Amino acid sequence: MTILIAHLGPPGTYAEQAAFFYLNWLKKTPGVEASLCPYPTIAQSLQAVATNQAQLAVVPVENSIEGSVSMTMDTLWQLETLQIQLALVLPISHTLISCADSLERIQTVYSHPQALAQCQGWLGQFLPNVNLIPSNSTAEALQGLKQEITTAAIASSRAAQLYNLPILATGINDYPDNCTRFWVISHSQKDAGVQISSRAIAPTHTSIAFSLPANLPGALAKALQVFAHLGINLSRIESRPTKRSLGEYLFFIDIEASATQVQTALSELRNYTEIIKVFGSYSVTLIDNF
Ligand SMILES: O=C(O)C(=O)C[C@]1(C(=O)O)C=C[C@@H](O)C=C1
Repeated sequence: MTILIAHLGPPGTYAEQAAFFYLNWLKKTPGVEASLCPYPTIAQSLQAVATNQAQLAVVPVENSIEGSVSMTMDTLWQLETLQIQLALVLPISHTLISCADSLERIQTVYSHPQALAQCQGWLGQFLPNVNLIPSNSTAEALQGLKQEITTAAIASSRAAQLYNLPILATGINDYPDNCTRFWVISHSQKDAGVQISSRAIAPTHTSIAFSLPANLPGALAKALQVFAHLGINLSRIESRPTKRSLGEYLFFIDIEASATQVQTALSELRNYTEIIKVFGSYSVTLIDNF
C-alpha cells in the first residue's frame, strides 16, 4: 500500500518541505511506499486523514515568532479521530520573490498571513507603502508573479527554484532563528505500520486540550495545579475560543512527561475539566538537512 501524506499545497510550501522530510524517513522502512498529496488549506489536509483519503497529514502548529496556527488547533478539536505521531521542527528562512528588477517597483506583496507576520519588521523598513495581501500558502502566493511585474511574494528559496522565479532579497524574517513546528497526524485507530515507524523513538511530549466545567474564579488554576503538584513541565499553553459564547475558552497544553506521569495527570485532570481531548504522545525531530 502507498501511504498518502496530505499537506498544505501547492508544491513549494514549507508544509510540503516538512512532509517531504517525513516521506523520505518513511521510505527507509523496507516495503513502505509513500507519496505527497497537496490540499488548498490546513483544515482540508486534516479532513483528508479523518475521511481516509490520506493516511497522514503534516500540518504547521506553532511558529517561534508568530505563535500558534489557529486553523490546526481548531480543526484538531473539531475532528475526533486524529492522533499526533511525531513533531518536526523546520527552520524557516523567507525570501522575497519577484520579477521586478528593484524593490522600488513593488506595489503588492502576497503571502500566507504567518509569513507576512514573520517579516513585518523587514516589510516596514524596506517596503513601507506596499499592499500586503494574504494567500492560502506561501507557494500559492507565487501564482501570477510572472504576469504582474509590480508584485512580489514571500516564500522559501526552494519554492523560487521550483517555479523558476527570481529572488530579490533573502533572509527577510525579522528573527534569524525563525522556525515552525509541524505535527505528523494519523487516524487514531489505523495504520499500525505508520505508527510503528514513528514510535520507534520514545515519546517525550503529549498534547491535550480541555474545556472547563464553568467560567468561575480558579477554574483554570485548579486544572493547572494538577501538573504543578506532579512536578510536570508544560512546554506550551494556548487558549482558543470555544465558539459557544464570548469569553469561553479551550486550553491547548503540551506536557513534557513520561507515559505513566501523563496517565496520572489525565485521570486527576478529569476532576477539574468538562471535555478533555488527548491528541497523542510523540517525540520531536529537528529537520536540519534542507
Ligand atoms: O504557507 C506555507 O508555506 C506553509 O507551509 C504554512 C506556514 C504556517 O502556517 O505557519 C508554515 C510555515 C511558515 O511558518 C509559514 C507558513
